[in-house]
Amino acid sequence: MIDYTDNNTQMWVAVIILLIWVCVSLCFDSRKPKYFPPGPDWLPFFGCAYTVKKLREQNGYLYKAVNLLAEMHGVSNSCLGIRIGKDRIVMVNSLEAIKEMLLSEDIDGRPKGIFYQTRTWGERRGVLLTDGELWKEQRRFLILHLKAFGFGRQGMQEIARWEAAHMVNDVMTMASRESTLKVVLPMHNFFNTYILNTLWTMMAGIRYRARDPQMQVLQTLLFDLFATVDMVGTVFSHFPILSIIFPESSGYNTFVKTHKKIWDFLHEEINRHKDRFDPDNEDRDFMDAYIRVLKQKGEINTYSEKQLVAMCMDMFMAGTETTSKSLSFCFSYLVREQDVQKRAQEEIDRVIGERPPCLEDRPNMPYNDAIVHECVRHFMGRTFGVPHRAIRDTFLAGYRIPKDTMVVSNFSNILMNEDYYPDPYEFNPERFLRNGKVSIPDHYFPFGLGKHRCMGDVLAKCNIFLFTSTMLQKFTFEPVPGEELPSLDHIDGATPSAAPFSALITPRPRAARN
Ligand code: HEM
Repeated sequence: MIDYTDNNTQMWVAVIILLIWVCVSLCFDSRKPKYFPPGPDWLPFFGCAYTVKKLREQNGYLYKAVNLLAEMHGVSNSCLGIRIGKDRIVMVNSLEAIKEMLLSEDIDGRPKGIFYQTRTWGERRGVLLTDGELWKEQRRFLILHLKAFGFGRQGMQEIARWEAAHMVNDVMTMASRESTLKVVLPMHNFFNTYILNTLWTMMAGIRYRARDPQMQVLQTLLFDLFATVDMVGTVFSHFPILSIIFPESSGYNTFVKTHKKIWDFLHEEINRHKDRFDPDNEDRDFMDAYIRVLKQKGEINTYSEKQLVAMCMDMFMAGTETTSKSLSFCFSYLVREQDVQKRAQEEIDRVIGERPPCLEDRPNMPYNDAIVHECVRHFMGRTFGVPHRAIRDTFLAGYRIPKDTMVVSNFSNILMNEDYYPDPYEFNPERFLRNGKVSIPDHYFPFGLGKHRCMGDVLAKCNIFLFTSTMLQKFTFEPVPGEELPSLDHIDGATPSAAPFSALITPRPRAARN
């Protein structure tokens, strides 16, 4: 008989119980929920992080790794189930399943956790990564009040045309300093500030110079941040313990520092607005409209100053990165594909001649309009949608999706799918033309569907159309002599961006434009 009063024996019993508990927990930890979508095996604690990492290293990009895994498990036409660290993720691959997911009320939450909340002081704030009452009330307020400053209306195109004119003027000034009147410019981040201005004029009543030093620092920080994280998170969010034990090497400190700089920048602007706020004056921008609510009613319901900062940050990120990166993909292809560029210019010259392009020209310029859809396809075709979260246990494409699973639309499997877009990696605006008119197929919805559908699609398309047509009206973009053509590879990250490239920009002679 064991003598339990013996200290030594007690210690051994405790150790054995602990070991059994650890083994059972590890066993449970590697078990998949019943009827969960197929995918690679899960190891305790790590899930299939290693398999995903290895495939990503071999193939360069996360979306390629996911597509390969889906193929290996025979689920390219439905859903792939993976787990990276603590995160259970369902990658939704087929057109039908993506539509079902985006329109499902059970899957219209946004993920919770360190990655999604550290950016807003550990709380759920903003409109991009929130759900429930807060998201509903604040999204409605944002859209309603942005409209008062032009969003989705005539004012929006006036702002975009104004920015396009500034852009042309800046390039002309640089070209005029060269004896040849030709200038070589880096293009992969060329559009950032002009695009930001189109939104910031409505949000904060401000436009920045393209070379504004503060703006350049912020844009570089943002670019680097987006290149080091993925849509589904990053090392420290999959393994949150790393943010405590290795805050530097896990990227946690950089993540916080970058966000702190963006908060400081936004706080400064909000404080300037608060100082000059006069209740008897009309609101000049969205910040004024929000501050009016805070001054008159205080921090009620979902309204707070932190929420204002978070919304501005969401717009700063979602509203500028996406459009300017679509434009950088566009110009990387226009430099490569001189025929596409010539066709676009020929249409511009024929339809509008010398006057600046406007949105009313779009129906008469199907080729230039098709360029807009084609460049957004190239951008979204290399990434995933903004992650959703199952807010209750549910089913998707016949599989069981437990509550709080992250559910992600794999846009690359539709937008870069041979069946829908033959030669998908070619830049071919004609795929959006039928009988000389723009025709959008049902399988093209790069801005999402359903309640969380992008709220900036109209602004994005307006900007891309006006920026490309204005630039092509005034300039020709060619490969830089002696340099390689812009690469077809891109920089991976939360949003993909064209690999760094430059273009030789030549003002078009007036005669050529008539
Ligand atoms: C080429 C440009 C853009 C693309 C491809 C794009 C794409 C998307 C996609 C796929 C979503 C996720 C939809 C979902 O989860 O179901 C989204 C959400 C969002 N986008 Fe965009 N977007 C673009 C430009 C913009 C702009 C210019 C703005 C700002 C005015 C913006 C603001 C937002 C916001 C706030 C959300 C979150 C919506 C919500 O959850 O309610 N986006 N976008």
